[in-house]
Amino acid sequence: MTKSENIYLVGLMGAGKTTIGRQLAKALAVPFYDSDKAIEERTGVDIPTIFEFEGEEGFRDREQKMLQELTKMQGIVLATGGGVILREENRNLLIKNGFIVYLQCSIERILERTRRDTQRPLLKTENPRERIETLFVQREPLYLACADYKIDTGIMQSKEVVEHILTAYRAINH
Ligand SMILES: Nc1ncnc2c1ncn2[C@@H]1O[C@H](COP(=O)(O)OP(=O)(O)OP(=O)(O)O)[C@@H](O)[C@H]1O
Ligand SMILES: O=C(O)C1=C[C@@H](O)[C@@H](O)[C@H](O)C1
Ligand SMILES: [Mg+2]
Repeated sequence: MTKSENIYLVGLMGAGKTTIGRQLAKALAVPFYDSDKAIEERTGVDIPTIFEFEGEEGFRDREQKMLQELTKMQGIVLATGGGVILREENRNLLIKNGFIVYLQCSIERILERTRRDTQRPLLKTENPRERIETLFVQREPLYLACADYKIDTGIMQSKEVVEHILTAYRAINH
């Protein structure tokens, strides 16, 4: 990876952005950033707490500010938050500054992977399946509109996903 290039991972909760991002950065020997983690470090509280006190819009404002900072960096792998593509300015920042990989994943798999998790406030609902279906319908067109490359993470081990992304990334960068 040259200094002016970045890889940005987008996709729904549980699609594997954090897991795959970490492995991808290691393979490329570049720094890895996770937008959710950066927001937690900045505020000193976890994401559910931000949602509790500031609501989703408060969290989105913090997320947008963090993305403005992170997209100024060069030569990084970034795992974005699942909802980062909801704001147009965020989408434009991502498109302008990096190679965007959409980690696609079936609703079934997402439910399996997030079942025991307490860190995803949007899934704290009576019917998580319905919530994920709604998010999927709302967001899939936005992820696709941004993506330079998409890959299904529900049917492969993360190591294999990383290899595919590296191949696609190298093909466009020669
Ligand atoms: N390709 C894969 N195969 C099997 N399990 C996976 C794969 N990718 C991720 N997982 C598992 O799924 C869970 C969710 O993954 P991860 O936290 O990376 O998702 P995320 O996209 O970062 O979610 P969020 O948007 O909520 O931060 C983890 O337990 C992880 O180990
Ligand atoms: O899909 C979403 O809207 C979210 C996903 C997570 O990465 C966090 O950014 C937060 O829980 C919201
Ligand atoms: Mg994550």
